[in-house]
Amino acid sequence: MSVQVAVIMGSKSDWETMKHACEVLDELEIGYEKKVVSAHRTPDLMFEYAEQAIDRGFKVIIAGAGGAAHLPGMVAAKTMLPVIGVPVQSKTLNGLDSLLSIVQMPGGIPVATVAIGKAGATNAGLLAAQFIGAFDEEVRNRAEARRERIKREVLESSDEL
Ligand SMILES: Nc1c(C(=O)O)ncn1[C@@H]1O[C@H](COP(=O)(O)O)[C@@H](O)[C@H]1O
Repeated sequence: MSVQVAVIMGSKSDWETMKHACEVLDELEIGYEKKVVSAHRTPDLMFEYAEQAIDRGFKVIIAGAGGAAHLPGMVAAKTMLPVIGVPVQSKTLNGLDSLLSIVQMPGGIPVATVAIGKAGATNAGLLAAQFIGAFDEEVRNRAEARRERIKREVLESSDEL
């Protein structure tokens, strides 16, 4: 399976959130690499990683960070790949800081920002699958089947009331 998605995060402590993006990629059989990369703590690595991402064959980058969450925006500034930003829930401000740091990009350098925390990470995995699915029918079909499964579960949930 070729590695198509880079899942990066500012700290190992973000893994509890970011693993939900990886679970979706596993489920949809999309190859990915996961790595801790920090704009603040490892700035040279971050630049190098973003600069080499296209040549390494990635199609999408999912970047999660909390607090002063500069990683997604800085990576987006250094690559033409689409970047999906996941705001990790911070302890002090519940992730509002992360969300605003990621979503309020200046015009010209977009980051596709999802919701705070686990649900956002899951959606980041799905959004990455949909980007790839635009050019890969098998991935698109698997993503569609997942959506159908969720629809069935919701419809059946009425029976449990
Ligand atoms: N926001 C960033 C960046 C960055 O944006 O590059 N690097 C680390 N961090 C964040 O600091 C928080 C606390 O990190 P520690 O748990 O390691 O102290 C994490 O949520 C991480 O994403």
